[in-house]
Amino acid sequence: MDKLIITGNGPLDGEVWASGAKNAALPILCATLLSEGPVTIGNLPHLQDITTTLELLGRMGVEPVLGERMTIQLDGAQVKDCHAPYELVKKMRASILVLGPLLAHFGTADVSLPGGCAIGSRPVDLHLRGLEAMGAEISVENGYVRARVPGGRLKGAHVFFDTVTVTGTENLLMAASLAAGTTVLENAAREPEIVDLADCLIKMGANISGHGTDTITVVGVERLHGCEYDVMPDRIETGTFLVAAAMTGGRVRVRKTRADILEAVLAKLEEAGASITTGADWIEADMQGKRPRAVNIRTAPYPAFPTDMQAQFVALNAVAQGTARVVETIFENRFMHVQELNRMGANIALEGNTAVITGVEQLSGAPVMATDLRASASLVVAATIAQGETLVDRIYHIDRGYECIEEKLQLLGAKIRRVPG
Ligand SMILES: CC(=O)N[C@H]1[C@@H](OP(=O)(O)OP(=O)(O)OC[C@H]2O[C@@H](n3ccc(=O)[nH]c3=O)[C@H](O)[C@@H]2O)O[C@H](CO)[C@@H](O)[C@@H]1O
Ligand SMILES: C=C(OP(=O)(O)O)C(=O)O
Repeated sequence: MDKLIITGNGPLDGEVWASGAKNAALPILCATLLSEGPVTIGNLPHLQDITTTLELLGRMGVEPVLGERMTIQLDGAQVKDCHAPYELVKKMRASILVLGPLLAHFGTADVSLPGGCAIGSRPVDLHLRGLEAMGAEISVENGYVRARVPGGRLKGAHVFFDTVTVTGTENLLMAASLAAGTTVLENAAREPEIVDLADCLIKMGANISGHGTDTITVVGVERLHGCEYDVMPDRIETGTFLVAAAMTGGRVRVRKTRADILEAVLAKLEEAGASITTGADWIEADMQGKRPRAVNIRTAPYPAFPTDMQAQFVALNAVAQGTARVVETIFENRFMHVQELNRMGANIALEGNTAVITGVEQLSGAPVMATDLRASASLVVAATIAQGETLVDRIYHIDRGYECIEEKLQLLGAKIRRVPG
């Protein structure tokens, strides 16, 4: 297993670019299962999750073709096998996103249940309930979701989500695009990645309105065609580099990104003392050598503060002036970075779903374990300012979501190297 070795060396300074968003690229890749004709996708990030998805689509018969400008072409008409096996689904929960498209296009799907993961139990009951409302017959047998559509075509339905779910909204949005009649999704997620998926589906010929609000209306069409689509920039990767600037007293400009999708995060960075400037496709955080101030955080669905940035702000608070309370409301077990940060000298106490963080002046390097994607990011960023050497083990988690993490941090002046294991 690869490891990262980081020697803390003070403020990060410089420019990096944001890659395409993992959480938009994954549903968009799955949406190609709906098409009859090639969909050409650009700005795909080079990530383990993308490779896993391409392997999953390949198992179904959809062979990726490399196009110009590093694009990838996929054609849903090639599907031969509507089966998503456990050995691939277990690597990546987002594999459940093939369920809606397979059912809508082919009327059948056998998809392994993703199961729980480190950050929480993460059930998919709302995905299944929504598809049942659209006429699917679903059973769960031997760890697989076995779903069939009597008559072959899903029907439009009124779906109310009890809880705001991002991939649940995406699965239903894709399914509804090919259903007979109109579907209304209420209490839908409003994340920018949903808007990106909807925009791609619209380019494929879908009739969708209201995406980006909590009520999405989809008038089903008979078929979807190929198109060309570029994935949006990754707001979580962007936010992570900006936190790295703020934590280390440095200055980082992230290019090829968007400020409008990071409002809650930028507001918290300003509260921490960073000066934020933005342009059409860049954001800069400048801390001017100062130590950050503690900032309270409460995670919630978009447009509120994202749970995927919680761990990075716990790390920032670990070296901030003052005491902060960080409340995690989305996932029941998303504080595994706390124990590891404490091993690096942080002073963090857990009270149920709240981390109480009293900032210390200096963290110290230590061997630490990455437990999930954003926890790993928080440890890596903390290590860039810690005194001495930090060895981060199990970094396959970080490779799921951060393209070229060590190269990008090196561009900002960090002393970081990968040790193959
Ligand atoms: C690939 C992807 O886009 N992943 C993101 C997506 O995950 P994901 O879509 O899995 O997260 P959800 O939005 O579905 O989860 C929100 C909450 O709803 C619960 N729930 C969800 C579905 C369901 O059927 N039943 C149920 O109870 C979950 O356990 C969780 O407590 O949104 C999360 C919340 O912003 C992010 O952290 C993940 O990075
Ligand atoms: C939790 C995340 O991803 P996933 O839903 O793919 O596990 C994440 O991106 O932080």
